[in-house]
Amino acid sequence: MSLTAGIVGLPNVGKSTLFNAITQAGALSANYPFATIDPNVGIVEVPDHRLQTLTEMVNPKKTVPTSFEFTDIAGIVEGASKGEGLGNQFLSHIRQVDAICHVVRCFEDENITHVSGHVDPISDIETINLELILADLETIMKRYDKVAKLAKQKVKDAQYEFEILEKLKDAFENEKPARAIEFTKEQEKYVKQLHLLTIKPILYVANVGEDELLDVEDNENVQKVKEYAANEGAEVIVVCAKVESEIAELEGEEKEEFLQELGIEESGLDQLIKASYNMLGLATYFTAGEQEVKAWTFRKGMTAPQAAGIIHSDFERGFIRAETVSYNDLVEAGSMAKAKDAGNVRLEGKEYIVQDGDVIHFRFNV
Ligand SMILES: Nc1ncnc2c1ncn2[C@@H]1O[C@H](COP(=O)(O)OP(=O)(O)OP(=O)(O)O)[C@@H](O)[C@H]1O
Repeated sequence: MSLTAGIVGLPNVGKSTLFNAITQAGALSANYPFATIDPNVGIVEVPDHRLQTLTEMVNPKKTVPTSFEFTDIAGIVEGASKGEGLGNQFLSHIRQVDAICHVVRCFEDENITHVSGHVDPISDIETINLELILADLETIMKRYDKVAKLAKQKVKDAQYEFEILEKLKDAFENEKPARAIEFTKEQEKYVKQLHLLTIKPILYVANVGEDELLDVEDNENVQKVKEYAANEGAEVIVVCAKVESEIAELEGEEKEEFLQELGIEESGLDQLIKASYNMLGLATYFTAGEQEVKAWTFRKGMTAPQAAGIIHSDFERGFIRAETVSYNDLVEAGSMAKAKDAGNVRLEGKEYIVQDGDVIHFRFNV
């Protein structure tokens, strides 16, 4: 399932440092040897403690985590929507990603120039968001006048379309993103095909200084970003990109020890991966056999045959049933055989909606 989150931010806020941590982490994991082939794409493992537990239970030859993709998007400057700087290229890159991770500078360092002269996270966020809103306004205005004319002539579909465009125009003119508007399910379908930038889910990455990592609650800049994000219903991850690049060079026990020394439980990068995964409505199911225990990414809401199709199209085409046990039930039982005895392994059919943490054995026939 290759959905990707794009990393954006003003110049000099720490994007490259964070992206390097991502590629470094990806390069370390044996499962993705080609992770750094495309210089703008970094592939990382999705951290999931359940995989470890299943491995201990099943003792397979191989354990394979699922992965997630980040795309590095070149710096934006004010005026991008008018094609300034690398503006047009920037916007077209954002158009191709499924979600946005917006890096915001919260660290103070006199030696590192800030584009507007001083650290001001909200002004930084607004600068980028405004460029995206202006680009979206331009997109809808290409249709607006034509649709308005047809709506006046009482053409039925045009009236429907006009109502939506009017809502969007109003929001954009008030500097609000499309994601802040509530649409009906039917309207959502129409909005989707407009390919707007501000409809994409977003999360903010507050990049703090190394010394500030431990008391982020007292960090004024971080609090400002949190307040701003809360108004949008968006999430904030606090990282120190510089430290992340050091953590990314470590694995296993070494990494655990370093995190302990820093006094943090989970690396910022791991938090970012999980949050990005959730933001895209992704979840994980597992297959667990003697050969291999493997995590698979699926989109929440997928039926069992659709989820089976992620492994192989034959699994979907010839789907018979999904022998399913939830991760919690399996762990409680202690083994697949015991879970079966306890009646916790269900035979699910074509209509079954796969749940996060399901451990599944697909039966199929082609
Ligand atoms: N959390 C941090 N604390 C201190 N310094 C940092 C932090 N994050 C990044 N830096 C430093 O800030 C400078 C700019 O970082 P970086 O090159 O990653 O920014 P960028 O957003 O990629 O910039 P550009 O878009 O111009 O390429 C670098 O010198 C980097 O080491």
